[in-house]
Amino acid sequence: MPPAVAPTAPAADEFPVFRSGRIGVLLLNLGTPEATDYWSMRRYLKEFLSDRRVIEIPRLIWWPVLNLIVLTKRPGPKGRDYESIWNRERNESPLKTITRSQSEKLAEIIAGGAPEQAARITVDWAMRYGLPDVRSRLQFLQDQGCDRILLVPLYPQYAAATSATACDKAFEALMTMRWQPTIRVAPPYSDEPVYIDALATSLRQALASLDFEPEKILASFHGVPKSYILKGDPYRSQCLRTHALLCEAMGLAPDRLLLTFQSRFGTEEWLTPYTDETVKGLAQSGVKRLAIITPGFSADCLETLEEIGVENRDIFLQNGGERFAAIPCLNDTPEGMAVIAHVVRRELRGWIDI
Ligand SMILES: C=CC1=C(C)c2cc3[nH]c(cc4nc(cc5[nH]c(cc1n2)c(C)c5CCC(=O)O)C(CCC(=O)O)=C4C)c(C)c3C=C
Ligand SMILES: [Fe+2]
Ligand SMILES: [Fe+2]
Repeated sequence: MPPAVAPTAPAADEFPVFRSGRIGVLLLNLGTPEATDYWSMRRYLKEFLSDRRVIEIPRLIWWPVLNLIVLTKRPGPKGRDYESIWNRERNESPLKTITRSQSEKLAEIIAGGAPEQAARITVDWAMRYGLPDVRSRLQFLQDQGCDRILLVPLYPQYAAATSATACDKAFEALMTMRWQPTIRVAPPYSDEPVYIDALATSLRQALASLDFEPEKILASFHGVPKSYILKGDPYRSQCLRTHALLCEAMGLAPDRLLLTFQSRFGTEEWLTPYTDETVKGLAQSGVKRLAIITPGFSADCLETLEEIGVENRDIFLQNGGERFAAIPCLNDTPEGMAVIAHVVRRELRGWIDI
């Protein structure tokens, strides 16, 4: 035990001994099913799509649609999509594998930079939906003696449907704790120079490794319903900012590096331009070589590996396109880890300098 971690009361009386003096860093990502079979998929989708931050339709209307239509029809095909990207070695989805690795590498970076301070820090990770769940990881951190915890939603752009709901889940757990740890939340980092540099480096490296030069590049962000933005969500403007800064860093015009939104769900209008329609339109208008980067995802997942890497590739090739590349997310690469470590170091300041 490092010296700063001391029991708060002597052990020799009737009162319990609590550990304190440590600092926790909890990386938060979206979540993922435990397996690809119908019931695992259904359980995951039910938790996800019952979240009022994700689906804002009044419950009286949404409940029957979710239970009678979505949860009967969607688990099968989506399970097959997950099956096509599944990490068989670990029997889990790529999002889980990558988030765990980000957490382990962050702990190594902290330990390498300032070993003495690092001895007081515990890094962990949790998923908003599914496992490992936020409540149990917060409890774990507290049991370790963490009385200060930094929550790090791994979303470069803030959306209520992602960042806020991850924090809601943490605060829900804190509501039941007698001794609440002190909490900080890392802000979104859509215009953080380290993040823009990391994207530009990763894009440059990916382009250099291709055996073709894309005529167009899409920066595809996950979409949200347009109405969420009209109600005050800053997500769209943060995506626009990331895109503009990336164009600038790459020296590419916004009609060469285009901004699009993917993963539409349901019948409502979502943010436009839609990725799939843009991909189709470009191919039909004679574009032969296309690359897509997904700057809004900190880790590769169903939406990047399958929706971009398979579905949108097929759309492009079926409509006259010839060469297609899906560029990996920052993931646990040195560039990706530099972003996470930078945000964590900055947000820990005043608690501990690392
Ligand atoms: C239906 C509403 C949804 C909103 C709003 C939404 C916003 C949103 N999502 C992400 C990131 C991810 N979403 C992922 C999967 C996924 N998303 C939705 C629905 C909404 N997302 C569903 C139903 C699913 C599951 C798959 C499916 O059934 O289509 C993932 C991938 C998870 C994985 O395991 O790989 C990510 C990541 C963002 C960033 C966002 C708003 C900004
Ligand atoms: Fe999503
Ligand atoms: Fe999707």
